[in-house]
Amino acid sequence: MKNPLCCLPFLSGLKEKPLQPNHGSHLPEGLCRQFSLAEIIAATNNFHPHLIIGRGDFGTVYKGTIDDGTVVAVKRRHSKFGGEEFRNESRFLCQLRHPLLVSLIGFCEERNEMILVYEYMSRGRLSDHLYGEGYAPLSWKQRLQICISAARGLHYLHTGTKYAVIHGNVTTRNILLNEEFSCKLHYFGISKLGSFCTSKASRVRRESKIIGTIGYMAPEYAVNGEMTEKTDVFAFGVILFQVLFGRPAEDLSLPQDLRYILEWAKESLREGTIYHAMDPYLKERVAPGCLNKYLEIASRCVHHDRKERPAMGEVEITLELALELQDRADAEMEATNPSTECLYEEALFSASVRNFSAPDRNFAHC
Ligand SMILES: Nc1ncnc2c1ncn2[C@@H]1O[C@H](COP(=O)(O)OP(=O)(O)OP(=O)(O)O)[C@@H](O)[C@H]1O
Repeated sequence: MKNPLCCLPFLSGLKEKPLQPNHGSHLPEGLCRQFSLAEIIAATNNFHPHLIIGRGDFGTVYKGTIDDGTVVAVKRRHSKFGGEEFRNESRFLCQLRHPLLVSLIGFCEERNEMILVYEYMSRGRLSDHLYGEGYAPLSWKQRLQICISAARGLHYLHTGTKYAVIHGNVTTRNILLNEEFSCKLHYFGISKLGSFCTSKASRVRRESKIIGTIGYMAPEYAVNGEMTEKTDVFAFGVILFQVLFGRPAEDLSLPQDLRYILEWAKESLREGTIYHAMDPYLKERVAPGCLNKYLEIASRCVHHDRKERPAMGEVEITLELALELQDRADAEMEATNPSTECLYEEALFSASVRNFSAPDRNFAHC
């Protein structure tokens, strides 16, 4: 079966009757609002340049207003490419409803236009807050909360629907933040359906060329296109290091041996220089017990053998424990020194580095 999404519905909440195709649309009827182009033009003041939020690989995103004043993000495909990604995204998102996923409000396909309308996430991408210019640093607890929510969102995708959903492009660019700095998962352009949720782990092979983001690809995916829930876990492990180090997964400005974050992580764990690698803003602010737990789970997520990587549920629970350890240490510190900021001395860490995966540098730009 080339495209398993054709056999919708796959979500547990939906009634199991065959869905009829919507006239003029690739989406099943009744799952998603269909906007007319006139409505989109009205919402974006005719795609006014002042309303552009940003540009991605396949589309330009505008801030828009619909109906009774609801603010939305409107993504307009800006080239002849990306049609398959737009379709895949809308097929998945119109059936997935969860507080930790950016909601798809509707779509528009008219006169060669392909447009998706999303819930508006006012603070944009996590990547910008970690290493973009001009952003105030996120506190360690904010970072932990974001990681916990993102892990929970992925856990839902892997286990909460009738068929597992493999996100396939888990990156800091695809985690968006709202006004309260709560995060949601974004972008389902290359997602795949996995196996029936009660059966064993999914195994999907990408038949065409490998699509993904350099620096986040699990070795088995980069080598032979094998996608499982554990490829998402691997990418999430990369994110955990990014959150701690405050740097991109691939940084071309660095020397070759430090270009990929996992090489940097491995090196700094082996040499005991983790504090040197950390985002300078976080130095002394992370309690050693919390950091140890965090490094332990991050290291397990990027294990080269996918069977050794934890499931997202375990990742979520371990991160919650890390947050608890931080809270406890802060409370103890505050009790002894009520008037000063909680600052911690450097400690040694035991996180295993032996089984870190080789970075996907050999597959860069494939
Ligand atoms: N729902 C949304 N609410 C607010 N801003 C959004 C929303 N979706 C996207 N954006 C913003 O629009 C810009 C482009 O996002 P988009 O997802 O299209 O591309 P991207 O993040 O560059 O990734 P890619 O390279 O995968 O296309 C980003 O700055 C992003 O923060």
